[in-house]
Amino acid sequence: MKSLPDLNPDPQGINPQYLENLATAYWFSQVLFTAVERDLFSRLAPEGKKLEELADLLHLNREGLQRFLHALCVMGLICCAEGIYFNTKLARKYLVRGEEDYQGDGILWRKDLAENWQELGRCLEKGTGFVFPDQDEREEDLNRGFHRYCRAMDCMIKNKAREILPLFSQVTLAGEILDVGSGAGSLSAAFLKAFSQVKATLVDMPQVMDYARRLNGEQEYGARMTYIPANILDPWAAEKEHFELVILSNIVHAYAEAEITQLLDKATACLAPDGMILIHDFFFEYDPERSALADLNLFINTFHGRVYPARWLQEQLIQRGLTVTELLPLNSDTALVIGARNPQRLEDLCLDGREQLASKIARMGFRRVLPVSPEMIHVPGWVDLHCQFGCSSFGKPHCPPNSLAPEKTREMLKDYRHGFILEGAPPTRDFQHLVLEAEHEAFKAGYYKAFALWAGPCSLCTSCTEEGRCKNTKNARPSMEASGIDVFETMRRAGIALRTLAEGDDFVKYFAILLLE
Ligand SMILES: C[S@@+](CC[C@H](N)C(=O)[O-])C[C@H]1O[C@@H](n2cnc3c(N)ncnc32)[C@H](O)[C@@H]1O
Repeated sequence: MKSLPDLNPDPQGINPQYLENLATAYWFSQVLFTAVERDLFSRLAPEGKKLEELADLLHLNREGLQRFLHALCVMGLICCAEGIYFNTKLARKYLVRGEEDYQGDGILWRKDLAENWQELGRCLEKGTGFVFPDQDEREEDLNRGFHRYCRAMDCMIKNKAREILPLFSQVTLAGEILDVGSGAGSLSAAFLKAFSQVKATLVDMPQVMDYARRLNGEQEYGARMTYIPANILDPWAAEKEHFELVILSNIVHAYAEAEITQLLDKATACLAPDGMILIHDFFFEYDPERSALADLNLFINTFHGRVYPARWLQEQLIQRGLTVTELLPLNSDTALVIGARNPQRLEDLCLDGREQLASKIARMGFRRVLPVSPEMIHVPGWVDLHCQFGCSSFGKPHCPPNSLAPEKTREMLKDYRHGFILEGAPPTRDFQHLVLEAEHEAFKAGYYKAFALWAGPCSLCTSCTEEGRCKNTKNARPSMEASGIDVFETMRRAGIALRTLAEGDDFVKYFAILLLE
């Protein structure tokens, strides 16, 4: 599958192209919205279509359609062979109506919200979003709107459920689930399919519950679902101290702090002594760009909704007597926090230790923590030449020839299978201290081979010893460049675009590699 170009091709740079890309990002959405709205991908399934056939089917102008199809080709959604247009694998799986993983409803929901985004300036003036459903809307239209909303939510959560369920693969669940603000209930449905003894109670607005009943009623697991049509901000009809799993998925972001704290009181009161609470949402600590924009989306489109820091939520659960996991990022843009009264319950969760460590290290103050495979670290033959010829630090205690020779670096990398790239900012010394803390954290988490290589010459001490021997060998670490690593190429392989600095005052980012195991 092709991927779209990074919006910022040059994250280090002061670059008008980045601004142009931001200004035209809606081009991409608009192409996708139009193709989904016209159901183009369903028309191309299964065997593809010629331009003329497609133009007739969709009642579109041929020349315009040809240009539109060309855009869809470069976006990696369709391809063309011998005059026939086909869906790519991505489009076949997610954009053909009727397919199990169809995402079209979710995409069209985004399109509906895009109209409200036009009002961002006015929302900022007022300090609140104000684009809300028309109070005079007819019941029938309101219901239709609700169903569209339910289908859209459902599209998205079905994929998330696939990422969430594996965490529970070693957990024994046999009790009841309470799904608060459940939507159509697809996350609960995934649990019911995986755990044949489990029952679920869904709580949501009456119209949503009607939809959920119809959707789940005929399914094998449907008989194990109970529905409570209610306003979740009012007192709950759900039994106290009863539920083995309470789910709050994409609901925390819908309300203000005061409402959330009340919801958490009620949710935790429903937990059985051995129960767990699962909170799934956007969090600022994970995927900062998506979270910041999701937060703005909530500002525009809800009364009081917002994205919360995971730390705040974890503290709320701890205050209610629960033990909590680290933030557990999914592979997509959201993450989980799971809490339990009995800490042993959390031990059965299949948590990836490295992901947990990454989020802990990110919270120390790094801008980004990315997994890197040591095989991607490029150690060519030329890098140390740049130290020997052209650098005033040559000969210092932790620079060539007193640092790791490229051969030693290559040999050492063979002993590791996993690592992180740490991205931070100057000043150098602070960054290097932070890298040392990260290495220490990794060691404490059981990665006894943890070893960091940082950016630039060692800057821990105010000046290096005169005799040319380091007095701070406990803390000094080699720099990537001094060890023969081609930092530009290594970062490129990890998906980070770097460029050389054109001006002395250019914005600088620092990188380090933390090898783990
Ligand atoms: C963003 S959706 C999330 C649905 C589902 N949990 C998921 O993760 O896909 C939020 C759900 O909460 C429900 N909801 C929000 N506020 C509510 C309230 N005060 N009472 C009942 N349901 C509410 C909405 O109807 C909607 O179904």
